[in-house]
Amino acid sequence: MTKRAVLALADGTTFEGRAFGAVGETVGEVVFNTSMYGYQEILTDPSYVGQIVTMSYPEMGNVGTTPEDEEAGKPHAVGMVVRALASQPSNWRSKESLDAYLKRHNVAGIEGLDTRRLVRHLRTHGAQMGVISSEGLSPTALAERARTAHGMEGLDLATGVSTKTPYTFTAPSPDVFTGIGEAHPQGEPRFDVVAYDYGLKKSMLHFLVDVGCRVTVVPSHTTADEVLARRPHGVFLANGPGDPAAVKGADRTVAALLGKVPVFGICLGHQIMALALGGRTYKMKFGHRGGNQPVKDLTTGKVEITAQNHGFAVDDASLKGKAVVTHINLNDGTVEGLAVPDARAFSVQYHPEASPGPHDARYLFGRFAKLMAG
Ligand SMILES: NC(=O)CC[C@H](N)C(=O)O
Repeated sequence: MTKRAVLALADGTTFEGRAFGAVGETVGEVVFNTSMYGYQEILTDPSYVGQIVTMSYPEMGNVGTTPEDEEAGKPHAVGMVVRALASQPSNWRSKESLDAYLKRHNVAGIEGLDTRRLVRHLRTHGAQMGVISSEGLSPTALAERARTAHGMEGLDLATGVSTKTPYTFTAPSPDVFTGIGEAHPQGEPRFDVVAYDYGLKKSMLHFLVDVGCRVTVVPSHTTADEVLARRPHGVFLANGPGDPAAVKGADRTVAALLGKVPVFGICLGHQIMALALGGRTYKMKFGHRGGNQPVKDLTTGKVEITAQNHGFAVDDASLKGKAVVTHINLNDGTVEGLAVPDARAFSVQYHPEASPGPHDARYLFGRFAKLMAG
């Protein structure tokens, strides 16, 4: 029997729908993603720790789930909001329905509400804390719970999801049709790369391997000296959840690496690189999440359609004299990429590994390899 569920926002707005996934209650920042597909990659991206994801595309769950599509072992989003949940998944790769998958991982979902109204509300009033509950509490009581919940600002969530011990990764990106590694890398890896894990997506590692890297993934608190002692050809700064300015010591560590070794940062890694350079980050009104964000490369004039997932951004003015802004978002003019050519360092706010999303920006992994080749 379907159970009634409520989504209550911190500003008092409430929505009624049906529970799916885990029955119970969950608190998180309510955000929206405009991707039409790739819900499993989205849910398992550790950057969603502490967030309830609303999918703006109306039908979800139609291709089920498979362990192959996980970006990090399990769902990291704490809740999911869907207009219509497919009752019967249909795909040859599917091992489990979305409903059963979220139940097994204890993630609460709500479906059957007007997600168009919710997305417009978040765009107008901003992403905010919210509660999904199927435990019968009144919408007003739930809204009060959302209002008093701690928001994203000031939260170091990266340290909690980072690996506890270093490990080496050498698997090329899999061919989804066979599950077998594509023949991308030829022969022995050419570069030893140390990757800081702030909440790493697996596909970033695959794409580094594809351009000839042997990757050693290290915990977020690893010191610059420990990293340099490994004599890497380059250092990679991964994505991750929470407020970049709250990740303990990360800015000082990265500052100590810049200029000594080529550095490539993505998303949280990009934000931390900006902080290391003396720049500033800020919380956006509702962020960028989806697979259709237009980004202009200011060096070539080319426009890429990019995958994104972030709620903080780098303040353009704070980078003056410290770094070159190389990419901007064509929707709102925000910083999407920066470079410090003398230090052989660059970073992007968007996701060249996509997963899910367009692969326009995949060449950036090759650009990193080129930098390391000298
Ligand atoms: N995907 C990411 O790395 C997200 C970075 C950061 N947590 C933000 O929301 O802006």
